[in-house]
Amino acid sequence: MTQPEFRSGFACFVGRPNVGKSTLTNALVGSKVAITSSRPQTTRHAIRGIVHREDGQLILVDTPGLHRPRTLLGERLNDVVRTTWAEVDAIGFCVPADQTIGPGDKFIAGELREIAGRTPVLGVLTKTDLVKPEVIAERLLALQELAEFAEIVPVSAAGNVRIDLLTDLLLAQMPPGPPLYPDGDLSDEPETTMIAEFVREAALEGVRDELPHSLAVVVEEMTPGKVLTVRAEIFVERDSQKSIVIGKGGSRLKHVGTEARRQIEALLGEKVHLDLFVKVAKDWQRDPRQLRRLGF
Ligand SMILES: Nc1nc2c(ncn2[C@@H]2O[C@H](COP(=O)(O)OP(=O)(O)OP(=O)(O)O)[C@@H](O)[C@H]2O)c(=O)[nH]1
Repeated sequence: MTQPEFRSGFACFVGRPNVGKSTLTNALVGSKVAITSSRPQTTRHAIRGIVHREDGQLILVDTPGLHRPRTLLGERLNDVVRTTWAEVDAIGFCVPADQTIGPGDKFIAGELREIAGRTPVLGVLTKTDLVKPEVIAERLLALQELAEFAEIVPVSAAGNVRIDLLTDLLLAQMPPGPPLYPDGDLSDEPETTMIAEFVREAALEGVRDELPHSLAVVVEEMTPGKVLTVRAEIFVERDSQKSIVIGKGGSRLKHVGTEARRQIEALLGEKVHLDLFVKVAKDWQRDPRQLRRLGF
């Protein structure tokens, strides 16, 4: 028997905010690399998760949600999405099983149609654990109507249902070739970017009345010592947002620090002292200089 040819390449998941793209990436990779949150549009960096298998390597690029741009940051995010689409070998278009297909899905499907000739698109029905089998069947039919998909697959990241099948189907679309990354790499994001994302995720948790886009985090310094000291700055746009992040008597910021530190320690495998500072950078989303400084 001949060995199946080794395949390697890039794939990304696209879909409306909150449809479960980050969770799916984590499920495929089997480790927490992308940032999940119950709030929409929290994934800003193209964080890659890498699936290593005997028969191939799949590099997952996690894109931010495509949306109608209202600010300069919004436009840049959409550019990032389109650039990513042009660079991958396959795209997983995600729609959630617990919702009917809506205008948002149709908008993205329309955008995808333009590249569908060159890049295969898989239809992925997510969160199937939330609905009955007959609803899954109904949604699959509706999804089929939406575009020309190379494959359609219903999955549940939460229930680990058909995650392996999805990996198989994505791998099948990859070109034959050797591994692109050394074995064991989960993400090629620099550690500081992941640390900044952990802080950002913790700082966003439970903040109801503010947009996630108003918050950015920069890791200023990492000083080795008896324990590693990490100094990070949380940027907000207005004084009112600063008080929200800090909380009464600093209580909220303290909680944010504890949460983020736990994740950073898990990532680095060592004890960490985390110093957080909250700063106001007025209207940073609209200012190209500030955007560059904050890593956009
Ligand atoms: N029940 C269930 N919930 C899920 C599943 N996958 C994701 N979720 C939940 O759906 C919400 C959104 O998931 P994310 O993975 O952050 O969604 P996303 O599409 O990456 O969102 P953005 O980064 O905002 O574009 C989170 O609260 C997840 O816990 C699933 O398979 N089953």
